[in-house]
Amino acid sequence: MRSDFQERVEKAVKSIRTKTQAKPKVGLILGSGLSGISDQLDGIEIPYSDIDGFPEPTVAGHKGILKIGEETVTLAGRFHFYEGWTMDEVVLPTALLHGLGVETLIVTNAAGAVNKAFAPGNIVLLKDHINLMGTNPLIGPNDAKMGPRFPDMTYPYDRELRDMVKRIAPSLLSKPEDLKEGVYAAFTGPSYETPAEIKMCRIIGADMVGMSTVPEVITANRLGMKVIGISCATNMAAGILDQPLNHEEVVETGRKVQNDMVKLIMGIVQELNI
Ligand SMILES: O=P(O)(O)O[C@@H]1C[C@H](O)[C@@H](CO)O1
Ligand code: HPA
Repeated sequence: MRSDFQERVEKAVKSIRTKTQAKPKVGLILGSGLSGISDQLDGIEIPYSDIDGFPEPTVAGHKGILKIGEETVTLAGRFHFYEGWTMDEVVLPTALLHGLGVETLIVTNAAGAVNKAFAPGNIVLLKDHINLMGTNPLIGPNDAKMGPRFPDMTYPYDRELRDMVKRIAPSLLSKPEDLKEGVYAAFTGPSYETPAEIKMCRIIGADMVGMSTVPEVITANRLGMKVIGISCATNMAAGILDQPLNHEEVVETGRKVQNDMVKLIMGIVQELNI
């Protein structure tokens, strides 16, 4: 992180504060094809172009709108490392949520299923992750105000919150068996993985593979936020089926799963706000 990162976060928080004083405790970052989830949540919409220092997403399925209400603040659109953003930019939304007072981060993504027992359309609650991005958002000078130099990552996805999600999910999902639990491995992308890389992922214990989330979760842990991670399995990872992968399919499957994701997320938000 650059030494002016905190300043950048404060400027972004200030832009939001000119429009609302709401202090929701739950923040959401929405993955590819999942932007529509924010339509179901209350709040005012602020385009990223109105947030000081915020870039514009360049990837299809990422709208670039922040929606903030009394219960939730949602970022429909994330910044990926492969778009050419710096790691500071990749984790700026996470730090902004923290700056707005968020205590629990729900991070969602579209991802490929490495675990052959999973299927496209499954909703996968993350229990851990493997960072294969070859970098870390915390590299750089350490600002002690933002957290420790060496943050603990033993419980990256909060255990009690995972138990809560598993308790409420069966009554919320159209097919309760669609909920799985697993480990997410992150590459930088933007090329999808090769079949050999997916075989390696399976050997090292990954169930899902994607190109995001891990920098956000590292940053959230460092800032002391609790994290719930949810992947939408949009496709079987490379080489499992004898067919190529494409982003259109990813976005399309994400959209199909949105209804169930909305129900699950509304249920989680309700539990968190009790
Ligand atoms: O933002 P997420 O992680 O949901 O997006 C996934 C990873 C790539 O950005 C893209 C590949 O299809 O979807
Ligand atoms: O198979 C995948 N690999 C990496 N990222 C992804 N995002 C959706 N599907 C995938």
